[in-house]
Amino acid sequence: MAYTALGIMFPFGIACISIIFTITIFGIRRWWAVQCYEYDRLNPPGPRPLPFLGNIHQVPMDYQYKAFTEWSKVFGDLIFLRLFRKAALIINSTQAAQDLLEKRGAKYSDRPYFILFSELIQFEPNVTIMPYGDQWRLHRKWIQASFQDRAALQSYEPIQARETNRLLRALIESPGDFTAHLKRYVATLMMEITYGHTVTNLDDDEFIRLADRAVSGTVEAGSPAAALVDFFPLLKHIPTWMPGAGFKRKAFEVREYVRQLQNVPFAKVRNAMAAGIAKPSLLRTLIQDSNVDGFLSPDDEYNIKGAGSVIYGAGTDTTVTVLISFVLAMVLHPDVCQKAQAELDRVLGNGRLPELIDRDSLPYIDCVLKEVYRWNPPVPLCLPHKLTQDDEYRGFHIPGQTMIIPNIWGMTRDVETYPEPETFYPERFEEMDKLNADANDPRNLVFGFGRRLCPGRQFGDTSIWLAVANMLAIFEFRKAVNSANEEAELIPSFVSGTISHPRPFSCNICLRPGRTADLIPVMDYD
Ligand code: HEM
Repeated sequence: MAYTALGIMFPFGIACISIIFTITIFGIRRWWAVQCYEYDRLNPPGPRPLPFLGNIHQVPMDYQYKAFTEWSKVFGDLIFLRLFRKAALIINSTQAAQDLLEKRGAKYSDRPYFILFSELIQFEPNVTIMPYGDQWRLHRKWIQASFQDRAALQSYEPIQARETNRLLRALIESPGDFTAHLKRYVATLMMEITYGHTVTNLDDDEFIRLADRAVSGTVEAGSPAAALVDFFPLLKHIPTWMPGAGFKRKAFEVREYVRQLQNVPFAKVRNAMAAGIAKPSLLRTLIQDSNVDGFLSPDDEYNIKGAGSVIYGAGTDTTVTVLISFVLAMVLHPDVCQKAQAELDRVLGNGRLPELIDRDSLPYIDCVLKEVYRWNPPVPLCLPHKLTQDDEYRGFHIPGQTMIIPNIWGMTRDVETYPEPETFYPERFEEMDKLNADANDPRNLVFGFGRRLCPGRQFGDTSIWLAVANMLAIFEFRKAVNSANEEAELIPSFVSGTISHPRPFSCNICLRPGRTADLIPVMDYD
């Protein structure tokens, strides 16, 4: 009896399972076909996605901006992707970036939410990743008051002049350490303006140690494996002791570094204020302005600490990258360097060093700088924006919540605007009429777009110009030589990542004939 029942139930069970399995497979296939159909029909074009993975397997780990630029030859300037289930739109042209991110800024100014940074590392409050809203407006207002207000910018000129002076002396003393000197130049500008803190030596400066540890820790914690948590949020609950939870342990370690970066400089500024010795700084102003009857609310304290901790990370690496790219370009293109020096000599004679007021009289140096920005855009894929609601553009449907990735590198390679884009050729800007030169100034691209446009752009640009013009005034940049006194070959290359650092290289920075350290005014550094 029991055998008979089993004999009937077993095939019946198998049949049921097979039917359910077939229906499920059929359902998934049909669902996917509908998704693909919708995908093909409405969204901008892009490589065909796979079920579940979407296009993730097609996106290379390194130099993604180069792949997106290649893809644009097939799909055009808008490329729609699915990264697992998340939608992403790559923008490859300046026109589309302006149309969407600038003209429709109200919809395109949010940031994607990153569990890794916001929940695990807790690098918050952080204006660079903050959602578009009131808290972001408050932080922008604070940073803009410090970095865009004309009076504030002018008040930094003595600091910029002092640090340029110190940079030149350091380069004469130990030219082989040019990377460290350029970093110290920028780092001290950021620390001085944010906290009123002067950096004399990179290696033993507490503020720099705290900031570098937090910033580089955050970059390291953002490995591709760790980024999976943003696609599969359940991973954030994995216990830290489990194999595969290394990303979470690292994130917790970096969280502590971020806390210290937020707390230690804040406490020092507050103590200096109490002692009446605090130098003018962003933090001093914010603490003073938010102080009501000697009391700072926990909310204000939280926001002020966050605002301070972001500036160094956002402003240092980006600015240093441009300066190192400039040195690399000068070593590779001595003709450009000589032409810029001839302009300096013609305009200033050889009796004094350039100052910011000389900028308009030195148009070729501006062309050189524009070409440096274009040749190696420091943030090649910008920072991602997010679209808050569905949108239509050129007849395509772009779903709300799509991550928007402006391919700045690709835009600087547009052959219509910049023929032979890989050639370093500052004259391309001289050859444009004024209207085109202004419209195609790479500074319209490399600092991002719309309401999220970099608030430090003027300060970064003037700091770079000052260092560049002064270095050109007194130094020659040559290829390093080997023991047989032959120039070593130098092939420019850049590290793949959020910031496109030139790979380390050696070069020979020496005083120009007829220039001596006497040209550099004696200054009090305190
Ligand atoms: C050459 C130097 C610099 C470059 C190339 C650069 C580039 C960028 C880019 C591409 C963005 C993203 C814009 C977007 O999402 O559309 C950005 C954002 C930002 N930058 Fe810069 N930056 C530079 C210097 C600075 C400096 C000196 C500061 C210091 C204040 C700074 C502070 C910021 C901040 C706070 C944001 C986030 C803005 C937001 O999300 O609303 N940057 N920058």
